[in-house]
Amino acid sequence: MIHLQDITFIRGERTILNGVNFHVQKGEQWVILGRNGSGKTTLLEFMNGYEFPSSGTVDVLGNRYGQCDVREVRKQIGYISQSLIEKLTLRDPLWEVVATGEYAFLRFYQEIPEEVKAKALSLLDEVGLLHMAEQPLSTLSQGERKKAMLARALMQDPKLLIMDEPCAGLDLYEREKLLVDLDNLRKRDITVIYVTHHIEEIMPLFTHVALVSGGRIAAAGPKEEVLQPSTLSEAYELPIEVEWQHGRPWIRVVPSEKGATV
Ligand SMILES: Nc1ncnc2c1ncn2[C@@H]1O[C@H](COP(=O)(O)OP(=O)(O)OP(=O)(O)O)[C@@H](O)[C@H]1O
Repeated sequence: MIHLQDITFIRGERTILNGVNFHVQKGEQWVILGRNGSGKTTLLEFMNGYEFPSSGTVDVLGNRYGQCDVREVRKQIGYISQSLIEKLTLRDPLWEVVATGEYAFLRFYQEIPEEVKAKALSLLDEVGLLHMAEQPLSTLSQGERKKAMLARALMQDPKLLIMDEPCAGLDLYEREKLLVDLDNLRKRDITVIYVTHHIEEIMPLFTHVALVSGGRIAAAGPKEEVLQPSTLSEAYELPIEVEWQHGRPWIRVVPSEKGATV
């Protein structure tokens, strides 16, 4: 589904990524972890064709970027990021914002076909927001906006769903509700790539984890193998414990003898 091969990404004097190989096969659902500035969003931008590596190749859904029409590939990719939410028009009714996802437009300037509206309403129902369909986007809470983005991304029946910290800024309740919706994606034939800072967001849906550190993929593979305390402790430079409960990993930083955590 996705093949990033021998990727380097150099900006100015800085080598941000160096020798990155990342492969996603059909049926795998990936989480990408890594410290601030490690290059996670940059990897997502490569997958969407919004950014290009300094060297190396990017193949997505059988298309090599640089030798295909990226816009055509993007029609098969749902992308949920904060920057997208900021681009949408806050005064538009929710159902219309969701419906625009059908064509990957930010806004409609013509009449929306009835079947497109019906699909938007059905997806809003799926994420529990049907009762808000006529409300302007501006009146929704942050959590509701994230759910709306999920519904919008699903309008195109994407093969790939790429999410950049969708739970950022959500309270515990909103986060858990969104995570349940995400976990329900297993009912669809869709591959998910999910960037987060919070290991407990790794729902049972996810099968694999990649850890970006020092400009490389420090570890990648089945989640139980990568989420080892020793691997995480090295990447985050902290003594870390991991406990699995209810199919999810929970992380704890082990306090040092003096009571400090670092
Ligand atoms: N186009 C660019 N020009 C210059 N520097 C860039 C560019 N794109 C990314 N960077 C730099 O590359 C580094 C990695 O950025 P990226 O946003 O991918 O990190 P991240 O792992 O997603 O970080 P965070 O967890 O803080 O969101 C950052 O230091 C960023 O400033």
